[in-house]
Amino acid sequence: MKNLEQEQAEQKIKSLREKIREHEYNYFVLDDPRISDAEFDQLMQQLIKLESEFPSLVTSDSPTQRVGGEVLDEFEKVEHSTTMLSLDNAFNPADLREFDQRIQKNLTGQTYQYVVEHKIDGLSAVMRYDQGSFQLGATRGNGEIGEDISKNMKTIRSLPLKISDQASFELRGEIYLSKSEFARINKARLANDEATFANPRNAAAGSIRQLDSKIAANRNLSILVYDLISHSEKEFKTHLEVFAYLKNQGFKVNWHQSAENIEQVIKICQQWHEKREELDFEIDGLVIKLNNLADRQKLGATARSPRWAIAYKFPAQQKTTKIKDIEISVGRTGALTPTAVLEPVELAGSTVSRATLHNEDEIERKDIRIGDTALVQKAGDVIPEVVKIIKAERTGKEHQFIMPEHCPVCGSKVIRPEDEAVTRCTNISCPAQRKEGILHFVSRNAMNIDGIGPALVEQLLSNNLIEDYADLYFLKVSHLADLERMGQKSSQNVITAIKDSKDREFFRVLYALGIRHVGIGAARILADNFTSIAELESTSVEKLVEIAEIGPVIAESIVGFFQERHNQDLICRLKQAGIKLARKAEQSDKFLAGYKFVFTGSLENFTRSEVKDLVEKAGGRAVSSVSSQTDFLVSGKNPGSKYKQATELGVEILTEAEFEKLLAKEKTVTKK
Ligand SMILES: NC(=O)c1ccc[n+]([C@@H]2O[C@H](COP(=O)([O-])OP(=O)(O)OC[C@H]3O[C@@H](n4cnc5c(N)ncnc54)[C@H](O)[C@@H]3O)[C@@H](O)[C@H]2O)c1
Ligand SMILES: [Zn+2]
Repeated sequence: MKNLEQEQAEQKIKSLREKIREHEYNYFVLDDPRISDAEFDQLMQQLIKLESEFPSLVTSDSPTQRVGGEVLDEFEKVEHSTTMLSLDNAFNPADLREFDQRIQKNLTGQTYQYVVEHKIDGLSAVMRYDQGSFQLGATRGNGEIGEDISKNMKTIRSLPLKISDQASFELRGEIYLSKSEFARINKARLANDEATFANPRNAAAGSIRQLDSKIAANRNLSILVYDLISHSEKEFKTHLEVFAYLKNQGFKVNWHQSAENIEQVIKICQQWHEKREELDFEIDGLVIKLNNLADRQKLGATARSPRWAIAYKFPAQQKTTKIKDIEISVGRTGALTPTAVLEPVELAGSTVSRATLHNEDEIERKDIRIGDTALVQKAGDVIPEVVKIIKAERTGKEHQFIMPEHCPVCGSKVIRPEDEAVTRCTNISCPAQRKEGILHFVSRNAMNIDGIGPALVEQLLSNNLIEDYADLYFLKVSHLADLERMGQKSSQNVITAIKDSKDREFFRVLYALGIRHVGIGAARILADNFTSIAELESTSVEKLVEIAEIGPVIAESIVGFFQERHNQDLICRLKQAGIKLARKAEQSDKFLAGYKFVFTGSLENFTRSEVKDLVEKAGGRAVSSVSSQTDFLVSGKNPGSKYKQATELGVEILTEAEFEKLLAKEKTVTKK
């Protein structure tokens, strides 16, 4: 029995190792992964678990016993003075607590402190300095031997080439690409019919290993440093001291925060789940390190990773899955949007079974076929999308998608204007468009009418109870109660919800109308600049584009909307129904009314969406750029260029603490 188990384990271990080695090659050598990092980590965890159950099967060449990666022949080889290791992973608070238990056991009776840092999704590099100048830069390679990338590293503007310290020392950091550079590079590659990079890490690795350093220079790489390996003259006691020294020498140091215990660490990890979206670079987790350097010595390392540090990984945002079908949905503007129907996968904490494919061009550019295996991504609030197709997984059974010539809902002919990427249904009374328009009207950010979903809207339309959203306000309980699945009680609730929506804020009403290109942001701006629909109706394109945030496309769309007879009739009926089509008089608790806020840097206690809500609740506005109209700049840690602009324009600058006082009305405001 035991033997059989052992035999099965041996087989499984063998196949896992083969798979892992192949994926490591695709990832580290080709910079072209075929599975997501999360899926790779899972394979590794399976192997670790099996090997710990059957320790006799562990071999020194197992991927669990060494650092993944290889050295390319194209570069000079560099022998590392200290092995460059990988990091152990934690995926949840329990893993972190277990890590802490191990530390506690090793440092019996001692107190200790942690430092938490961003885990930047880039590639690690080691740098040597001597006599005040940059001497050498190298990749991690296989941990023992790396590649000399000094020439390319010199193109990184944030890396100082001259410093004041004349001693000889070695440090480590992460080379990475900002999100904006990553997007720019992938866009250019798509346009040139080149394969896109799956993530900023692969793009950074591909860029730093260019033989032509002009290419590397064009990629605008950055670097953040986080460790000192050796120093010929100085002795440091803690990691925090090291950071202070590196910062003082002009290095861009990684974000870090100290924590007294593991519960504090867990709290910091949870805060960054949400806040990660605000950074202009990708982090795939946080790294937790012991602060005391002598303690690190005491703990040492395994063949693969130090015992004094761990990487906490965020839930996966990317995974591979099958595209079962491509369906068309018709939106409220008549746009036909192709949507991939996926084999369901767990992504960023929810199950994803559909991904938008945007339009026909996108499908062609990415060469997406029905039956393909795809890397899909869901980041933050954005709709899931297909990052790339794994062409190596094709079997030949995949088939091309063809855009239909007729609207799948109403059967009318569809058109695709020559200079547009979008195909549209030509029927203005297409039921799909009407349905989507009504669903938009009742949605949370618009009129926020509870209890009206797709099924009910469909019933209302097909029973001729309504034709558009204005008709909702003329419905009676008796109309609804007769419908299938609608009792007296739920009908009453729906009617009450409709009635309650009559005094929504003006900007929500503007947004609800469904004017093309007017999203919630533009609606807020319009509501700030116009007091009523009547005023907006009589404005011109010229007047509208005078507003800084309104461009010609939005302006044309607004004016066009109000010229349409059908829309004039809609507004008329909304008015009859008693909807407030104007701004409300300012209320007294809106103590920040008229004040404009800009935020910069990272805040300790709030996310960006929280501060925006708080300011707006008090009647103020949070805007994205500094101008002479700005009243306050709230500056967190590591403020950006906005800080300088604000100083130049004489805008009042608040710290996070001062901002909190302002909200608590412990600090008074006076308009400039
Ligand atoms: N998708 C695939 O097919 C595939 C294949 C192989 C590896 N991978 C991925 O590559 C990674 C494994 O590589 P790894 O060995 O580099 O391990 P790792 O990414 O789990 O952790 C170690 C690395 O973290 C980086 N790092 C970032 N911020 C840091 C900080 N503040 N302090 C210290 N280090 C920091 C360093 O580059 C370091 O080498 C995993 O994320 C894995 O999922 C994916
Ligand atoms: Zn149609």
